[in-house]
Amino acid sequence: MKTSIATVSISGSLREKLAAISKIGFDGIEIFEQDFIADEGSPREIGRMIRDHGLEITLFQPFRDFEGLTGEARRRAFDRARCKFDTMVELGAELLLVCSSVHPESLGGIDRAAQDLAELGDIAAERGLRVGYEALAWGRHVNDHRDAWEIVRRADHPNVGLILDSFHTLARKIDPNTIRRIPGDRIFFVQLADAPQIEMDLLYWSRHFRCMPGEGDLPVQAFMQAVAATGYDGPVSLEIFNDQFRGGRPEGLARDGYRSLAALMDDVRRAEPDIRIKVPDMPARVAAQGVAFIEFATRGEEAEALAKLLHCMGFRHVGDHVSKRVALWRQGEARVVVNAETEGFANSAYLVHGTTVCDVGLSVSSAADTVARALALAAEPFEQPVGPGEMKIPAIRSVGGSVMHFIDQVSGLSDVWSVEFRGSGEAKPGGAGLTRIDHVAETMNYDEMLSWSLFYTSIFDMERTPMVDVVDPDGLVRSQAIKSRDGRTRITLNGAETHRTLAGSFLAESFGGAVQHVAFATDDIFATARAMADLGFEPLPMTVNYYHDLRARFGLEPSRVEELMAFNILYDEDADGAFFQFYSRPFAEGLFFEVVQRVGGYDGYGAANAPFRIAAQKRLMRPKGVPRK
Ligand SMILES: O=C(O)c1ccc(O)c(O)c1
Ligand SMILES: [Mg+2]
Repeated sequence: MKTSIATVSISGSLREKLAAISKIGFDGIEIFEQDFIADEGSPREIGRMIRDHGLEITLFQPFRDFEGLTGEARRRAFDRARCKFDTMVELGAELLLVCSSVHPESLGGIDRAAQDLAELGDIAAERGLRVGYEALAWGRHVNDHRDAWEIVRRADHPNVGLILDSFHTLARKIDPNTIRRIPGDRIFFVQLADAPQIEMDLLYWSRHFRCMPGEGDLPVQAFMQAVAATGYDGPVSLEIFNDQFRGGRPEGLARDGYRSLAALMDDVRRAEPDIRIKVPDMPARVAAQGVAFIEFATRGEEAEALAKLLHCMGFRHVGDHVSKRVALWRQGEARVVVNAETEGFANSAYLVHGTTVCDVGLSVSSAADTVARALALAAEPFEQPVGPGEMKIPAIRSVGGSVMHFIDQVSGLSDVWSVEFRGSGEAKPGGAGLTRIDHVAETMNYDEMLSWSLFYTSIFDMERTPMVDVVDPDGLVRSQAIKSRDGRTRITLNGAETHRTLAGSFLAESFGGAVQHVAFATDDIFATARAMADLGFEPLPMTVNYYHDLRARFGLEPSRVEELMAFNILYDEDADGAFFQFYSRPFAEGLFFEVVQRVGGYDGYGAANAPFRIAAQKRLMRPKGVPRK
């Protein structure tokens, strides 16, 4: 498989783009004319610089408004093409993308366009070059790959072929399976892009909202399966125009691009085993079976406050690490590890973020497969020296530089609690009825959300649920849930756009993305709330207005509303079931805990309650400027 990416897809100068693209391991680039023109090097120097990065120029683009012209305009178009061909020879680029014309004077007619392309093919052939024709979704006469293919077929020239771009086909809802009847050797190049499903002008959608395959809503996999089924064996190239990406970090974008392409082609290979494209082997997406533990890095007064809070929530301190200052707290299957080490990873996480969730443990079917797949998808490995009595648990880097460990049964990793910890490690009776971790909520900058949702959905067998807007009194926070199909593993990503929101101030105070809250499940929220109250737990207080509204919204019995209000329990329901939740007060830099009960098939997170919860939290937060103790 030859992997490629258009230089437009990455931010930075051409040189920064090349460094990032080559470092992550792409084979080639589509050089976008603008990037090339803006660089101070000569075409020859730029070509050499690209090859010195170990990259091939897979395509030179775009050449616009070529076909369908007459008279002087047609002559000018051919002259322009000759100039570009000369540049391509200097650069060492062999294939030119001609996109369908939007020229107001261009005439329609398949044969006219075919004739133009055949003549262009002759000129290209003299220089050893080739031309690929692409239908822009907004082309004046040609806006459908089926018409572009008919033009290429009639041009009947060995140096003229078809260029397919998933965006143009899928944005117009053209059935990608129509590609299956095109001979693979007549397809010269394939560009891939996804996009969120938003109704808008095609050109605007394409130039501003494209995203990496798997980050959007278009059936890019079905498109690529159809391409692969033709026998096509050429470059698979990302062409992403995206406003957010233009301001992103080149390395991060290159990594996400590579991850998206590798995951897509792995899916394609599994669905179409007979394809000619050779796709590297990697383990299949791994089943996530729940959050095995969360680990806090903390110390001092914040560590004491956390221990007190865990105690009031019914957790019991059930073990201590054999060689480190690490305590294990447990209730039901929910495990919280509290790490007060002054060396190693947890220590550095604490020094950067203050009290923070430095590590999330996921239960998976196979930890080795998880890491193998993650590394094949360009995830960052994590290792730290294994101390005396410790097990080597596979891990990778996750959100905000935190760590994600993988625990499985097949390799005995789930024995870690009895191997590494002194004490029974067993859940003790007399807790507050918490059974397991329902979800982990990660807060990040809004422009990191696509990247982290791709991280989860490409490595694990997890799916995204639609983005919801959460209204904070000081701005909007967008929330996207990622969950395993069985709902046992749930991670919510919360993207803040301003620092004045609760999520945004958490980001600023903790210096970057991290877990902001952890939700524990109970089967009886009233019994849990009562047991916690007996242990001294102080819930986040909700307003009386909230409960009046609840009664109106859902027509609840007054006695039910009284009961909810007594324990500061929030309520939501939908067609599938009901949802109860209450919150702890914020601790450290805006971290908090949540307790939830899902009834029936309720699958959400109480988004309708979020504005009231956030307002209540903000009332309790430490005033700005008061230093951490
Ligand atoms: O937006 C455009 O003009 C444009 C140019 C070249 C392409 O390959 C493309 O898909 C879009
Ligand atoms: Mg394109």
